[in-house]
Amino acid sequence: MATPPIISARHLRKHFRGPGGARVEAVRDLTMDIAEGSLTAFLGPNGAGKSTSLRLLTTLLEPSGGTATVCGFDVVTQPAQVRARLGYIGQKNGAGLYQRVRDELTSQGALYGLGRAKTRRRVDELIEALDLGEVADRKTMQLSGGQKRRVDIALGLVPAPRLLFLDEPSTGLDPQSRAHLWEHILDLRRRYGMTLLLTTHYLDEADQFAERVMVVDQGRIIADDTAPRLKADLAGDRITLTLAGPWDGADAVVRRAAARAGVGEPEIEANPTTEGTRVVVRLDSGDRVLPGLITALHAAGHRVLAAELARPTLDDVFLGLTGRSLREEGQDSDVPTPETAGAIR
Ligand SMILES: Nc1ncnc2c1ncn2[C@@H]1O[C@H](COP(=O)(O)OP(=O)(O)OP(=O)(O)O)[C@@H](O)[C@H]1O
Repeated sequence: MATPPIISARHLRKHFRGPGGARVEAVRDLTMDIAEGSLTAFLGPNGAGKSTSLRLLTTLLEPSGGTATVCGFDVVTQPAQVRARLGYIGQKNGAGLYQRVRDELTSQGALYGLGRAKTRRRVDELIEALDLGEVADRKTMQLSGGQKRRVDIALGLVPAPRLLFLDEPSTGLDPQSRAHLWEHILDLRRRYGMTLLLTTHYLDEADQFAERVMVVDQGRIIADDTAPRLKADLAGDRITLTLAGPWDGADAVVRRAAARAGVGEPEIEANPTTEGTRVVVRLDSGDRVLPGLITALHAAGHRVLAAELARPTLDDVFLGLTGRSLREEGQDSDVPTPETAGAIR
């Protein structure tokens, strides 16, 4: 028999009263099943409803409607059972300012009633796993942003939860600390086989690390799949060509080249420029089409000055779904630009 999902939500909703009493639909219809052991990312712009979704599933907020079970328990009627089985690391640094890291972790063990010997073992293990040895006797107020975030994660892991919720674990960290934190998150997952559900607005994180990406916008999940499938199904590749002369009915050449490569119907947009023509072709498997396309264009008398193949990013997926770019919505500037390949000059 298949293992039941560790999280199961049906039509979960949450509204708030916003400024002036206006109704804010933070989560509109959250329906999903999350498999045990998976790593899922909620990706979306600020205010999309990611944190609220996590807070509903962790019983920190009561839903306005719908149902959800976490580890087999109902979030509304059995919140204590749910909480006992999960770790939650919120956006704000939860570590106390004046306690030493080791004491902070030990207090957490006492809070969960682990017992002294078990707490000591667990704290030592987490200090080692999260590379906190050097700062274990320092007060959390003296730590860097990345170190504090690792203490937060250690705190969430003291009770050895089966399921860990991380709300924007790496926001505000510099790229090096982000990379370091991710190494730890992935290592913890390997060690403990935990299920991870996290929110992020870093496109690259969702793309690289999550097995399943749920794109959230305005309180709804608007796409839900692996990153490669989202990109292949919802965005596709883009070939940009610069031609010396006019386009003059070369659409047929492009369509034939795509058909020869066994690729579906391309979308073609040609615009005259001062140099000649700039053509954007949207299609699947552009890498298989591009070489034959250039040969075919030359054979038809067109001079190709430049050709570039861009593979889609999750931003292209979001753009395709909403008409807006995640990057334009106050995203950080360190998200990578679209990966380009096969440029011929
Ligand atoms: N306690 C609250 N009272 C009123 N409105 C709220 C409350 N919490 C969240 N909201 C609103 O609900 C919507 C969703 O917020 P939420 O924090 O879930 O988004 P998010 O996707 O996590 O955003 P961010 O990436 O900025 O954390 C926003 O419009 C937000 O202003």
